[in-house]
Amino acid sequence: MSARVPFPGRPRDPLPAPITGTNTKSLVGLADLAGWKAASALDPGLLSDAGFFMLLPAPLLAPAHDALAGTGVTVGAQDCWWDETAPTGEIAPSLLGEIGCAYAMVGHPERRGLGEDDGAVSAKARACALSGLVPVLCVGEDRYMPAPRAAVHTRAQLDAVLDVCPDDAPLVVMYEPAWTVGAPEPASPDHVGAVAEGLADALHARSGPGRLMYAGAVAPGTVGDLMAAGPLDGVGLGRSAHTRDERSKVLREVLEAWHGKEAAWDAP
Ligand SMILES: O=C[C@H](O)COP(=O)(O)O
Repeated sequence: MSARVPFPGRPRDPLPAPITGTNTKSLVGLADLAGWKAASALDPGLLSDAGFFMLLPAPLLAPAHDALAGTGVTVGAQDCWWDETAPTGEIAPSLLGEIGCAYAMVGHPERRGLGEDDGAVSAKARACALSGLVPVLCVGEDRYMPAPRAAVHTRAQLDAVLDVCPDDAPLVVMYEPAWTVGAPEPASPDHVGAVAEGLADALHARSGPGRLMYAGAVAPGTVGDLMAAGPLDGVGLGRSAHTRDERSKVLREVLEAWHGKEAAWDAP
């Protein structure tokens, strides 16, 4: 694992550590938000301690601020347009900021699968940063490849963004290989660790705060090995976010792993 000073306490660092979140696609509806709020009350402080964000579809973004108030959830968008002249049906980052979004995801594997290339993803990340949103930049190989090749592939995706994003802007990078989304198991810890090292080197060479996450088939029992394998600050949840039991288990595993990392950093 790379030795580095964790970010909490560093001035001007607005990002939580650890950090976790979920991309709900359209699987969470307006009526479900009350259930999320009720469930959060059964685990006081857990969502905020885990730095949990929900990336919601556009129609839910404004109501979610009221519906999720007090839960510790930070709300973000699943996508945005790449500048302020968003064409009909697309959403400008500044509008997302105006309604209280903190994050906007860019480059999700499903959007890359629809034809979004590194140029479009980079422009979206830059537009977010210029509007004060934190980009959640997804990088990852679209099909299985050995870890050394995956590391080169994902590093090129990240470098394309770093070339155009303000160096001091907060940035969250989500390593999410497309072949693990919806799969029975995540990528192996060795694979994730090898890829994460190269991403973390670039992310933490910037002047701005950064966080590195892994997503793809994260479930209870998988987190400790993933977090131990590389310089991850947290994980993204898909299916495992949708029941309180699984969500709580994953978040507790993240907190345990994170506290283990902090203890290692603090050791003489
Ligand atoms: O966007 C998709 C999720 O991040 C990954 O979903 P999953 O954990 O169910 O594989």
